Amino acid sequence: MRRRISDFTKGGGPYVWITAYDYPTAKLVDEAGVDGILVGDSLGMVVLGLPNTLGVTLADMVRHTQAVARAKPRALVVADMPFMTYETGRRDALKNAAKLIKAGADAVKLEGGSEYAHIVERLVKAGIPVMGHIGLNPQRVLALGGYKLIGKTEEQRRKVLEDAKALRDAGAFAIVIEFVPASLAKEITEKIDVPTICIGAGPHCDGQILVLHDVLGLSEKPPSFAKRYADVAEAVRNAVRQYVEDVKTGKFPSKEHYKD
Ligand SMILES: Nc1nc(=O)c2c([nH]1)NC[C@@H]1CN(c3ccc(C(=O)N[C@@H](CCC(=O)O)C(=O)O)cc3)CN21
Ligand SMILES: CC(C)C(=O)C(=O)O
Ligand SMILES: [Mg+2]
Repeated sequence: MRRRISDFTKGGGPYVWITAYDYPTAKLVDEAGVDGILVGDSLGMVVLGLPNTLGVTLADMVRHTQAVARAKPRALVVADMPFMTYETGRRDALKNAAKLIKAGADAVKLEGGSEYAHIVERLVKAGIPVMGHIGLNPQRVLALGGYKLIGKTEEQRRKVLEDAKALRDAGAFAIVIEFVPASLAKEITEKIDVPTICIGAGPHCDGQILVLHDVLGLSEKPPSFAKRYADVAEAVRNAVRQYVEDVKTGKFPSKEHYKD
């Protein structure tokens, strides 16, 4: 049975989320049993080689969301709204979120808390499920001066908790909490009746999410909070090295690989 928004309930976790950006990896992560697949704008960095996520376009997100949706995963598919596709107002947000839904996403995710709660509320009213994203917001990297832990000061902690409340009131079905102290993620998870999906925010959450390329060992510089479960980079190098050697030495193609 395909996952639905209503399957993500408070206390029903822990939910396991991972990113995927294309058809084959969406199939693989789904077969492995994840609950949710995020077509993240991190694709700009781990797939397109951009320096940050700011250059990701709505067309990029539509293309990759279509590819993931074609895998027909049982996991829920959420697509990130790229930088400046929702900040400009409710109309733009509606129009752009609709494109991601038409591309096959079950829901959209957008970065930001209380300042964009009115956008979340409008999308939810229009029937578009929304996942929130608070704590570290990578689309704010220029203003933040780097991907730094959020919530070191009492004022920052209060703001992140306020953001979570605003998103809950706006109707978000789940909230990603990124790179905050575990104690803060725990406090939000206990106080807010919406499932929290954490990345770099400790174990006291309703779920976890990681970037696929960090899990597979395909990222150039993974965050310290990611865990590598395989060295696919080395597997690729070894396989292609072998292919190069086989062609150079006349071992490939051998007769099972061609017709006379
Ligand atoms: N490969 C990858 N994994 C991610 O989790 C990820 C992306 N890319 N791109 C989009 C955002 C950016 N994220 C990031 C990226 C880097 C750090 C990082 O290097 N943090 C340092 C601390 C930096 C500091 O305090 O100045 C760390 O040690 O984790 C954190 C989050 C999370 N997201
Ligand atoms: C890191 C996750 C939460 C994300 O937003 C992304 O992959 O773009
Ligand atoms: Mg993102």
